[in-house]
Amino acid sequence: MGDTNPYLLNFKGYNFERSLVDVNLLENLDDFEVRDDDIFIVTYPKSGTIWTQQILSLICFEDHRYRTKHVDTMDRAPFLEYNIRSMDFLSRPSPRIFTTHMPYYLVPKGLKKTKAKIIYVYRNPKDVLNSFYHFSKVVITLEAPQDLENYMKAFLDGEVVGSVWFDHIRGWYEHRHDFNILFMMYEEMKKDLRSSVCKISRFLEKELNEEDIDAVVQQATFKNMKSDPQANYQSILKNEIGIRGCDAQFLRKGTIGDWKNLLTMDQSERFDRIFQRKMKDIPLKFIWDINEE
Ligand SMILES: Nc1ncnc2c1ncn2[C@@H]1O[C@H](COP(=O)(O)OS(=O)(=O)O)[C@@H](OP(=O)(O)O)[C@H]1O
Repeated sequence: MGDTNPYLLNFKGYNFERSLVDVNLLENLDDFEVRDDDIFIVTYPKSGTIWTQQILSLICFEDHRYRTKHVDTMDRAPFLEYNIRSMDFLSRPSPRIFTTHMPYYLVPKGLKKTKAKIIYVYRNPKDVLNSFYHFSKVVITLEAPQDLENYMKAFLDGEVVGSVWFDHIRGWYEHRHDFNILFMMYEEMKKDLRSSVCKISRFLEKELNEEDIDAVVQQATFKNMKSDPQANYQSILKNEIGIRGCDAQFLRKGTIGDWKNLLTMDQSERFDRIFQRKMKDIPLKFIWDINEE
């Protein structure tokens, strides 16, 4: 691909969103100081990132949970590599939440030496592809897909932000013992949000009572996030990132199996063959359909 792609910036073999990435930060990541009580959300794009940002903000900050202080979710859990609001990370009070799409080998080295916690959220890759395809059509910082066939090829070849989905999840899974990491599945969060919230808060060692859990769950549902300007990033998308057309949204459908409305039978079967080959030795569970257990 060379380094001439106007949308992708390749740094050490991984594709970042060129117009938003903080290259200075990338070059100094090894020295980035990680604190023991930092929390990192790690995802491949379109896997439930802003959802997890909202869940963690609600769990960790009482004033977010009970809405006594207005802070955008994005500022509670800012992206490390896409620091679009030029936040001073060093002066942020603990506990800091960071969000990243980076592969295991690019995150700050300090993440291995500290007790900092990582929550890795993964989603079935056909729904990731579907979500990414729709999002790429409407966001100006991403290359608009010509058609689905071309986009599926680009996705499978890793010529998208985040590079190859299979490499991202494999890398994090195979190196899981180097980190203090919890794997969460988007589909399980969708099917049982309450249990997922409890699982995350236990991992974070944050004691929540029943009323707190209710408040977290209620404000992390798709419906409520979609209508909550603090959580839906609608204004960020429109005013700080930039959109094509008027139907751009982070919270599009938020369901399981919407890929069936996009992929043809042939495309789906091709995808399955690649998935089976590339994931055969990764024992993570995947859910492809809303009715599947
Ligand atoms: N609360 C809640 N419940 C269920 N699903 C949710 C929720 N919040 C976000 N989403 C869905 O997550 C998809 C966006 O993924 P990301 O947030 O990872 O996108 S990004 O990488 O940060 O651009 C995108 O998926 P699609 O609707 O399939 O496009 C969002 O709708």
